[in-house]
Amino acid sequence: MAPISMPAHPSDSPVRFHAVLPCAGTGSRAGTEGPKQYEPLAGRMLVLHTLAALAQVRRLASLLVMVAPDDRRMPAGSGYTVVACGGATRAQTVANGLDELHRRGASENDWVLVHDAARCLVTPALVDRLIDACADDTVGGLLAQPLADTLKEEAGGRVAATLPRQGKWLAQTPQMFRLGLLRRALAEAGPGVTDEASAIEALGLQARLVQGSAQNFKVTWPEDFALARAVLESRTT
Ligand SMILES: Nc1ccn([C@@H]2O[C@H](COP(=O)(O)OP(=O)(O)OP(=O)(O)O)[C@@H](O)[C@H]2O)c(=O)n1
Ligand SMILES: C[C@](O)(CO)[C@H](O)COP(=O)(O)O
Repeated sequence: MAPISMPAHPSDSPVRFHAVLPCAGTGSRAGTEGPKQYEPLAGRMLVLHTLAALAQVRRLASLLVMVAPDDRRMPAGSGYTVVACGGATRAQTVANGLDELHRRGASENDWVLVHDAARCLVTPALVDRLIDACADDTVGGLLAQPLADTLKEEAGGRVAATLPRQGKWLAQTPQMFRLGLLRRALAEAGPGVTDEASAIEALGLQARLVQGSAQNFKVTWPEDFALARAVLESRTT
């Protein structure tokens, strides 16, 4: 993978694919002492599993990891660049990372794959599936998983309604859009959007849904660590 300082990129050159990793969260739901992305898991820090998977995607030209401004825990490594530009929300962290990518020479037309540091079970094959499905798309898209369970709406701890689950998907990452479009979408959507596709939707565009995997879950709750560990260990045996 090329170093992140990019040479000038003529506008008629082929577009490149970059990955940016929001890694500035506190992991408040995970029940860990520090941010969940630095927890030891199957032999190394959680986020290093995520980076190891992305490092195997041959089409990625660069990989930028956005950490919190006061974060000293993220180890430096070859193949990725760490920038301390995390924001108060995930959307702000991503927007700051995209600005940094732009400053470092990425072109408006380049594709950016935004991937949660906390989704440490992503595989190179899943990322390649997303790129294959979206590289010729006019908008871009995201990995997602069709809902497997019956969907309930709650009111005061009781079921208020059962919602139709047909056509409902759970958004995953990576989510892949052109750098220029995504910067504009996030600037207009503001800090509250919880994924890139929602910002794109707010512009009136429809992101492509690409089948992800149940294994590509986001480590969020205390019990997710054991599950993630089991999956990682199953892959090495
Ligand atoms: N201000 C923030 C908030 C989140 N993230 C990142 O966004 C990803 C997905 O967010 P989530 O799972 O919600 O992580 P946290 O915000 O850390 O967790 P919680 O909501 O439980 O506090 C994570 O890789 C997290 O580090 C980020 O970069 N900047
Ligand atoms: C982007 C995301 O992973 C899609 O499912 C998710 O929305 C990020 O988590 P958060 O809890 O909303 O920060």
